[in-house]
Amino acid sequence: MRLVAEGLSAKRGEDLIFQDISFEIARGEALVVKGPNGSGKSTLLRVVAGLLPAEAGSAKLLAAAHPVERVGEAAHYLGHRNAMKRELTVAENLGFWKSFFGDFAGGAGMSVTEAVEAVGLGGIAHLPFGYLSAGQQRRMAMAKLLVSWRPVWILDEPTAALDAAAETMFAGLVTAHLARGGIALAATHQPLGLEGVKELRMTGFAGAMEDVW
Ligand SMILES: Nc1ncnc2c1ncn2[C@@H]1O[C@H](COP(=O)(O)OP(=O)(O)OP(=O)(O)O)[C@@H](O)[C@H]1O
Repeated sequence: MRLVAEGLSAKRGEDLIFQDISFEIARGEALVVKGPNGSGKSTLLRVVAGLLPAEAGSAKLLAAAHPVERVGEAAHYLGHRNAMKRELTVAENLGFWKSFFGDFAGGAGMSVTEAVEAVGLGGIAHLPFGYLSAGQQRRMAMAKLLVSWRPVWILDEPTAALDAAAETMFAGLVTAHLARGGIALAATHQPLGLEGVKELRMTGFAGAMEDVW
């Protein structure tokens, strides 16, 4: 299985944010997207996830047994927001996502109990999500990645505002995901603590425009 992006370009409004970006991530590999604020990291991730249209190019998951045209069908997208209802308990939120996503072919997600334990918060799944601290809420958003199996994890600043222990915990989750044959595409300013990852450096609006003018 490989995630292959070819010649991707994207606009926000009338502005070309990046152009002609190509990369390939094999199973068991992670690609970390780096670059200054506004250079288009989030835009690139949203295009790959299928949440924004590409101006040109394509992103596909090439899998021998299950070819997937739309990467989003095989991906978890963890954006800046946690995508949890504050009024529902943690268990209700995660239970909803588990049944909504289901498992992609070739794997099985954890139970809600296992997932909250994996993010170090066993015992508070009965609380409304809104009662949790900001860091606990982010950890529970990470548990969402675990309750259903999706081979591709698309992660936008996953560890922003987390303490060092949570960063280490998350590095462990990503490492385990890669060891299961998963793929990770992450935009981050902070080191994710992963060994031997590939990097893609975005040069930003000016860099993209240089080629155009
Ligand atoms: N809805 C929008 N309409 C127009 N321009 C937008 C829109 N959303 C983002 N942009 C612009 O697109 C550019 C890229 O933004 P993006 O969020 O992808 O950058 P980023 O590299 O993820 O930044 P950061 O490191 O600050 O999170 C920025 O110049 C931003 O102002």
